[in-house]
Amino acid sequence: ASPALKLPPGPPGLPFLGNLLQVDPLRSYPQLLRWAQQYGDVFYLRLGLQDVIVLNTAKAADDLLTDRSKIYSGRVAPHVAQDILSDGQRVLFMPHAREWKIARRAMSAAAGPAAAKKIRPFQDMESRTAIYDLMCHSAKGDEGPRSSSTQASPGREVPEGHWFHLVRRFSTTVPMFVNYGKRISRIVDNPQMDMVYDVVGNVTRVAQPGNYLADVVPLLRKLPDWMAPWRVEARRMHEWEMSLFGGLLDEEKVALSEGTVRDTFLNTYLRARSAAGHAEAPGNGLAGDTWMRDKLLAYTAGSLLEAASDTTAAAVLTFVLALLNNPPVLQRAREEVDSIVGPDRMPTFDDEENLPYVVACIQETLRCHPPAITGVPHRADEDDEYKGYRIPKGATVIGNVWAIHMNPVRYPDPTKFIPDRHLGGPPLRRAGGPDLEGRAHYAFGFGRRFCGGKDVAEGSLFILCARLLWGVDFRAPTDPVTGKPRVPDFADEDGTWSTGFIAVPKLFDVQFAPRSEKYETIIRRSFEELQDEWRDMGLLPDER
Ligand code: HEM
Repeated sequence: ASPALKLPPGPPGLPFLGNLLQVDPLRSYPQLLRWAQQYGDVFYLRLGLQDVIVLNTAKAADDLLTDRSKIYSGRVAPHVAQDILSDGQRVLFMPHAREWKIARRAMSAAAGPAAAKKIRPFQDMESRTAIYDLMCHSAKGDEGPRSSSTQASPGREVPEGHWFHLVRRFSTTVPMFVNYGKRISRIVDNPQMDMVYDVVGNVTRVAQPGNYLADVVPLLRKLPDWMAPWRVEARRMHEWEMSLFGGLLDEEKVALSEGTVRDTFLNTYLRARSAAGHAEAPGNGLAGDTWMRDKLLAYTAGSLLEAASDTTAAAVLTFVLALLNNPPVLQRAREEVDSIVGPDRMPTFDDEENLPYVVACIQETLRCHPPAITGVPHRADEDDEYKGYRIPKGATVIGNVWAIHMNPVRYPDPTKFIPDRHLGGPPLRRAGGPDLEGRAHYAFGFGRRFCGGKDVAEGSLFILCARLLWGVDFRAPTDPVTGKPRVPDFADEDGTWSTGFIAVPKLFDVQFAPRSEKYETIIRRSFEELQDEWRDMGLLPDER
């Protein structure tokens, strides 16, 4: 692009700081939406020294992030979070280069569309545990006052007694199995699972723009350690992360040395790497330009674990919140399940194609309040031109998912939860995939960086949500003062939604109960039978 071209329009900023003070780094999407409404397809921001290009329509995002993915698939890595905390090995922040391609290929083999089909039996089993847990939750008196008075530790903002914790267990046990061939069998006392959420919370905080001066002033990176306490601190956090990711890799190596052969990410990878002559490959980056060394491998599995956990949990919680906010939708979804499945058996994956309204409710959940609500920003690796404007090399490029989803042309009445909008079109209309035409939503991102586990995520969401609708009644507790159900308002961004990288509803209480004795019997019996199935698979049975 010619340097004579103008940058896209955008809000005027201050000298040096640019627009820094106009964007709340903890909740940027409302402001990014307002600017999208003002400036249209594309606008420009400067955050300190960083150029930022924001793409606000599906067309603009597709044009650049997908059609020109060759140059729009990098990341602007936050220095402290990637170079120090992650020792350069976190896949989500990696530049569009060789290491990322190798890591990404391995993740696709473990969690891509073909692998997702093989994971379904496990998701089926785990969802039986999860609906049993949810069904029993209120009966044990764990909701309401007790859960809100249970204090969570600073990193554990979800108390163990709360139903959010049950959803987290389900969301995290799936990638645990995919990666390491193990499961989370308890609903309390899961230090490893809690640590996954602590690690996600911590890296999100460290990566937050504005938290470290060294992210924006490269000169500071040259300071010696004694003048750079942030570096010392971030290195310590790296060791802490490695106690999880590296510890899990070590466990897998021990299992392998004892003869355990299983079709899971690390086990398969280590065997193949060994066969290629790299049985031992300590250190960072690649061995022989093709194989991930230990630390990159530990972080790649770890990246998958963290990319899968909070996002899937957020989607399930959002689904419940959306349906409680829209009782007629809940009723219709239930009627669909009742008419197709009936009361004598649980829904299965085979029912999916006959439950279009349930699927549409899930799609609409991801549209109406996507977990990664501002997406994950890409980077322009070359100078480029779009619509006569200059896109500078090195710019952060944001596919403004929230603005795309709130666009009234693409989605009439965009703030309303209307699953019907996903019905009736060609089948693609319902797919959240990377195809350009007729995508239901952009919750899984763009182009070559598109979510590496979309099919696994959709599998988890379908089987849990369908079974919940089928057998478990869920309702908001009655407010003793007003006598009305106490449901957080879906549209109240500050009141209802947490801040940060993943938009999760703040804690809210729900009463769960079996829909009838018949459902209770089926769910209970299924849970009891499951225990032998876990043992047959060599996995830990549920401890309750
Ligand atoms: C509802 C659940 C999920 C949502 C909303 C979601 C969303 C996303 C988004 C927005 C991105 C970034 C895309 C971009 O840069 O344009 C992403 C990346 C990724 N996701 Fe997901 N995801 C979900 C579940 C999962 C699951 C279950 C897995 C694995 C089993 C997974 C694995 C990944 C990986 C590995 C990446 C990194 C891609 C890269 O940087 O190259 N995700 N996801």
